[in-house]
Amino acid sequence: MNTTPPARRGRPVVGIVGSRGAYGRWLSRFFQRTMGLEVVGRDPVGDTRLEARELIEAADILLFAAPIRSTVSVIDDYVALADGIERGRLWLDVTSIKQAPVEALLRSRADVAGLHPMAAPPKVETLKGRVMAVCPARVTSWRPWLDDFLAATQAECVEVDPAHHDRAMALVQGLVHAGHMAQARVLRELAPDIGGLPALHPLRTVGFGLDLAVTERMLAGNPGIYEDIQFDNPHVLPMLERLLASVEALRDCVREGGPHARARLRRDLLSDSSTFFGAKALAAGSHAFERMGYLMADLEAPEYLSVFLPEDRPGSLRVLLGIFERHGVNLDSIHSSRSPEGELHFRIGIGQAQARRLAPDTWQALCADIQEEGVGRIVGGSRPAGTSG
Ligand SMILES: NC(=O)c1ccc[n+]([C@@H]2O[C@H](COP(=O)([O-])OP(=O)(O)OC[C@H]3O[C@@H](n4cnc5c(N)ncnc54)[C@H](O)[C@@H]3O)[C@@H](O)[C@H]2O)c1
Ligand SMILES: O=C(O)C(=O)C[C@]1(C(=O)O)C=C[C@@H](O)C=C1
Repeated sequence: MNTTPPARRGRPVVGIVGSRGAYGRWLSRFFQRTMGLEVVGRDPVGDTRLEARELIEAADILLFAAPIRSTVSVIDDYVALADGIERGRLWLDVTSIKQAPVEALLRSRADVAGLHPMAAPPKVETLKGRVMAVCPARVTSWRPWLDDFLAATQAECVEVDPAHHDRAMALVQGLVHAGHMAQARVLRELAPDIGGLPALHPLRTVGFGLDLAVTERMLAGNPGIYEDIQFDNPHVLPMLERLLASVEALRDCVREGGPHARARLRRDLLSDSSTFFGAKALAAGSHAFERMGYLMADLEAPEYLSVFLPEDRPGSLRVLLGIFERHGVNLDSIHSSRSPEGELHFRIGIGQAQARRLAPDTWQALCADIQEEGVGRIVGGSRPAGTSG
């Protein structure tokens, strides 16, 4: 055991409570690879080399990444075990709820900041493109380190009061999750009678596609998170009462039928809300919806080639596009996209009409040139019908 007081060591050691969980593993890699720090951890499932007290002693920075439902009691146990030696160190958590965990952290004598990365651990090394709520509840000497760490995550960091965070999350997460859990149940109950989900796909709208993606993302994820956010954020229950009242009001209008009920629906569930959102937001949201529609259509179009460009340098995309030009293949769409494994690539759509017209072997020759000229690695695509390759 290293007996040097951690604060006197040059590079802080990071301790992760819940080191084998989804965020624990992602953060361990992040601290080691991106920040070059030593990481120690503890997790009842698979990381028990250090006892809790030993972890506390070893870590200059202790980060709690335990399940939401047990975080407060885990922090309280660590505060009791630390018994004051945490003074001068930094304790963090990444719980999706902030008030109770931050209050528990503040019962220690450490510097304290609550964090909430507002996305599942990504497949890539940073949180670029994601929001992270930051509650710097008691940060003194660790401020420069915390700022460097937050900058290294590349997240869009937003400082927020823990209580405000939880009220906002009842709407940002609780409402969205509740709506989609309810949608999933209704689909499960009603869709089988008309051929199941596959029968709905050909008849999809943009809105259905977007909602289905959220629903399926949730159902594919860790159910404990969605359960705990509903049960453990105290602002969720009042939100659920409102959600239920709104759906009941809609149902009552439809059940009643007739012009009065229609007027009520239009006023109560549409026009009053339009006024609340405001014309500017509605125009922006409407445009975002249209863009998502085009994007989803492009990303689902079956005639495409996905190419990973290994040379991360200016001009490599131009070289790739030059090969398409040489073979007389016009681009219908081009997107910088990511595979399910997180690999960045360019997805080039060529459109159905052109795919039908393509001379035999053109596709094969184009693919061969991309590989043979070392321009890029083809990571996906579908050969247009009638061509070879
Ligand atoms: N996964 C996400 O989408 C996501 C996003 C943002 C924030 N978070 C937050 O991150 C935290 C962890 O979430 P996760 O997705 O990694 O969950 P997870 O269930 O994958 O991991 C939690 C880990 O904590 C361990 N654990 C339980 N009790 C422990 C204890 N007493 N001591 C040490 N370890 C203990 C578990 O064995 C598990 O490995 C949660 O608070 C969650 O709200 C998760
Ligand atoms: O799956 C994702 O990427 C998520 O965004 C997960 C999600 C969410 O759905 O709200 C779930 C819990 C976390 O607190 C943050 C985000």
